[in-house]
Amino acid sequence: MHLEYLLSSCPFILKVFLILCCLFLCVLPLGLYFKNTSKAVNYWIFFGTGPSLLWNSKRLSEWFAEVFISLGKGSFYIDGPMFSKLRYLVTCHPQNIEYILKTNFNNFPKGESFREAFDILGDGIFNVDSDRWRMQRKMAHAEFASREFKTLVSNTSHKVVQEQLVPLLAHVAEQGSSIDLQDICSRFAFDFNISVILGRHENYLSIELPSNELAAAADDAQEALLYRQIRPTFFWKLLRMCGIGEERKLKKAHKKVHHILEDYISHTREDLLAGIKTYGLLSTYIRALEDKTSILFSLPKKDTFLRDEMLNFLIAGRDTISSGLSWFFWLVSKTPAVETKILEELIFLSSSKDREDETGSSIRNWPWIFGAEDLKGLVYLHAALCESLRLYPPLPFNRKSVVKKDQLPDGSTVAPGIEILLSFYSVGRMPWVWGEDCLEFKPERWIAENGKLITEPVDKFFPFNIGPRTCVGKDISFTLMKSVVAAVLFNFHVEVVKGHHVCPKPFINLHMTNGLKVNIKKRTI
Ligand code: HEM
Repeated sequence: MHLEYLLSSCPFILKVFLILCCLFLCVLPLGLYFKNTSKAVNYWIFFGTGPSLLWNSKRLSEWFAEVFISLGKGSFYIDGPMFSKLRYLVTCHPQNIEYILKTNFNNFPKGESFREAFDILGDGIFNVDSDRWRMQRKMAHAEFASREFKTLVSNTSHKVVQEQLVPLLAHVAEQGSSIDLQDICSRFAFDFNISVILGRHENYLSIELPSNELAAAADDAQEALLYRQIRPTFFWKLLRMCGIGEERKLKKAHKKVHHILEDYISHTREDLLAGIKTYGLLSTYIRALEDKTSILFSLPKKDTFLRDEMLNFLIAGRDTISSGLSWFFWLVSKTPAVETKILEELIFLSSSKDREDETGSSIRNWPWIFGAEDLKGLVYLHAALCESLRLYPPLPFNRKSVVKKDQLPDGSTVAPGIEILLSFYSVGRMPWVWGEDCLEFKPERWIAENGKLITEPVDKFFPFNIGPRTCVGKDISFTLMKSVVAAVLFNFHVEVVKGHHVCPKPFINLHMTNGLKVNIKKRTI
């Protein structure tokens, strides 16, 4: 009755309704055809995998792992709405990953859509392919592997731990208040990176927990970049064109980051000209760009390159380290047996360095800070860090494009236009890859019967990537994380605040949505 009234009183609405019905009936066969030809999971007629993708956009890592488990296989396709070009192959199949990252590396560059989505990275190492990437990689690899840089890393991590991290935690312990350990790890990684990359000292990790323009702008940019990953390209491009929403925030952050880095570059140049002693990657790169024998000498737009490359190093080193440490502390706090074993190893190491008083009893100063070199040989600590990275890889995905049509080892086919998402997060959670106990935090799986570390299983452990684009910061990451973990666990009890809910924040870096609220107490051993 109501509908009749509505239709008779609004003939225009009726007409629109009838036209829409006709359109729907005409397009329906096409929609059904797309549905039948698509191999995508959770395919909705007309909308592709879009609705499931949107529904799970805040928990993509976990959703992917669930889909792999429910399908019982290591790859699936995602299709965008009908007529859209959006198509992904998501895989956690170790042989596929090895094939893409190593065996047929040249067929799977980052590609133009990655470059477009991550335009803030400019021509930095993360964002380039082919010969340009090879040149930047050669330079970065040589620098990261140099003795000077490794010494700078060891000294700087010791200094930041001793002079900033431990005094701050001692202060929190004294106050008896709780603190967000994820924030502390992020501040630690920021100060460390600013020091070894830009050669400057920042005090972002200090009792006052100050704000920092560069750190805040980098956070804003990351947040906004996340939206670009989960929204259709046309949508974020439209927002960018109109200068609204997340895109507006990104533009502001982009400008700020560039401005601050350009300042750092000009100050370092001035210091070099004035003959002031400098350290860090920035000054090494400035010198290399002016050195006729260097591979970087022929590069055009030298300052733009410097800015982009330093930004890439900063982003590469900060969020990965802070994520790796935060998940590690959380896992250890939930697994007291692991904490006990780490402490036993540290006590053994420290007892070889104890001083003795006049009665012959050993004296151990508080706080006790271990040297980075001493920590290198610790088997259990290394195993626990690998185990934590297996379950919570700081970069949960890697994204690749396709140059030529190819078939992956598990039979999945990929062709130009499709994007591949390598789900490192899921690899660690597949029983058919890591065994039925794959969800358990078990450092023992990394230790052989003779007590030695099992050589890293390169065929199923990907947190640092594998192949030609393996992380150049892998060694320094272990140095850094061991220094922090040893100092924190040896000198403090870390206890997650009761009722604090920990869950992964979506995409790019695997942070915790609500941080990691902990209580800190002084520990004397
Ligand atoms: C736990 C810590 C870390 C993890 C898990 C990690 C992981 C990764 C991964 C997965 C990639 C490949 C990314 C891609 O291809 O898109 C990568 C690349 C890279 N990482 Fe790390 N990273 C860590 C720490 C660091 C640190 C501390 C630095 C240096 C300050 C660093 C520097 C780099 C660079 C420069 C690349 C680019 C390599 C290339 O494209 O050739 N990383 N890292």
